[in-house]
Amino acid sequence: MSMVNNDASRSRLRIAIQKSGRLTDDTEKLFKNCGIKINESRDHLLAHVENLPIDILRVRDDDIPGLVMDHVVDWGIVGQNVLEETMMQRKVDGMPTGFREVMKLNYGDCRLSVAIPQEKEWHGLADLEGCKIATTYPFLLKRKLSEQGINFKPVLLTGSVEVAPRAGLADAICDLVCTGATLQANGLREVDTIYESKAVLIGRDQDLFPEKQAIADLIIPRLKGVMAARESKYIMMNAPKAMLQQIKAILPGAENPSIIELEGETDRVALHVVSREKLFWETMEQLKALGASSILVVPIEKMLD
Ligand SMILES: Nc1ncnc2c1ncn2[C@@H]1O[C@H](COP(=O)(O)OP(=O)(O)OP(=O)(O)O)[C@@H](O)[C@H]1O
Ligand SMILES: O=P(O)(O)OC[C@H]1O[C@H](OP(=O)(O)OP(=O)(O)O)[C@H](O)[C@@H]1O
Ligand SMILES: [Mg+2]
Repeated sequence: MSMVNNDASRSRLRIAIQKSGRLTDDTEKLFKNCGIKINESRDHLLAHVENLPIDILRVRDDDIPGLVMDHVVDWGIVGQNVLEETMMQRKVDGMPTGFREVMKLNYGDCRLSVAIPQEKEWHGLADLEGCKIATTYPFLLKRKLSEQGINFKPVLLTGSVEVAPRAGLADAICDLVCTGATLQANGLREVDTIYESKAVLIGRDQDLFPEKQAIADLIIPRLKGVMAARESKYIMMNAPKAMLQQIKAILPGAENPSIIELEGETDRVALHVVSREKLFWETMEQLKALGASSILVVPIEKMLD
């Protein structure tokens, strides 16, 4: 399927995002920080970005890989788990599976794991031989278990997979886990992880029209800048000059700190540094022990290297 060739399809970058779910808030926040203003509410399934030639299509996450692979949209944001599963399904169905990975995103982290009832014994994946396993991801599960020569019977559920063992539908499940709270609430325990996933920005496997490429070229550095900023902190402190080497040695990312004179002080300076790593309380306490004072750790909103 290809999009009707009208002006908008040539000049406005069309991006599919999850309408409502685990990826939605982070995606909308990322776009907002990139200066992509989506004013319409989530009820607008096709939202025009006011300040940039971008259209946002709000859909079920399962549909996003197909929309990109069928060239209905230019970009899509989806979990790698859904992307891989859909790709395997589409290969079986003889449908196109081409796409380009534009960039990995720093949210939507989760893992696809096998879980069994708390009280059941577990010796390894071989225990699953001949079992009924409830899952939304039969292809990913089959890929993993086939590698080990294990046969199983998939029970397909698109949600509430965790209820399957108690409902007598399956012996085990294979579902997404983040904190493990859902498993625990349903009397299950995680016994093996078969796939680790993050959100990813994918694009169609064709060159974009030049107008759209220009928008992509503008947005990509912004996306990278916002993600880099999210991981980074601006650290400021006053410190004794005599201790600067020791302070730099324990400060994450302190290769080139700015050292600023403090008015009226001869043996103390201000030190400012951007750190791409976390600054733990323990390090702050060590800095204080080395004579640092007024230690401030400030979030960074945007970064452009
Ligand atoms: N607990 C979680 N924490 C973080 N990311 C998660 C979590 N669960 C799922 N994800 C990621 O977010 C994606 C969307 O999850 P969600 O549960 O919203 O999907 P869904 O119920 O299939 O939504 P939809 O209605 O769009 O089909 C998953 O495919 C996965 O990549
Ligand atoms: O390990 P946890 O932190 O508990 O997260 C895992 C749960 O999150 C996801 O479902 P979600 O809550 O998004 O609901 P859904 O089943 O409607 O997709 C996933 O399918 C698990 O059920
Ligand atoms: Mg879904």
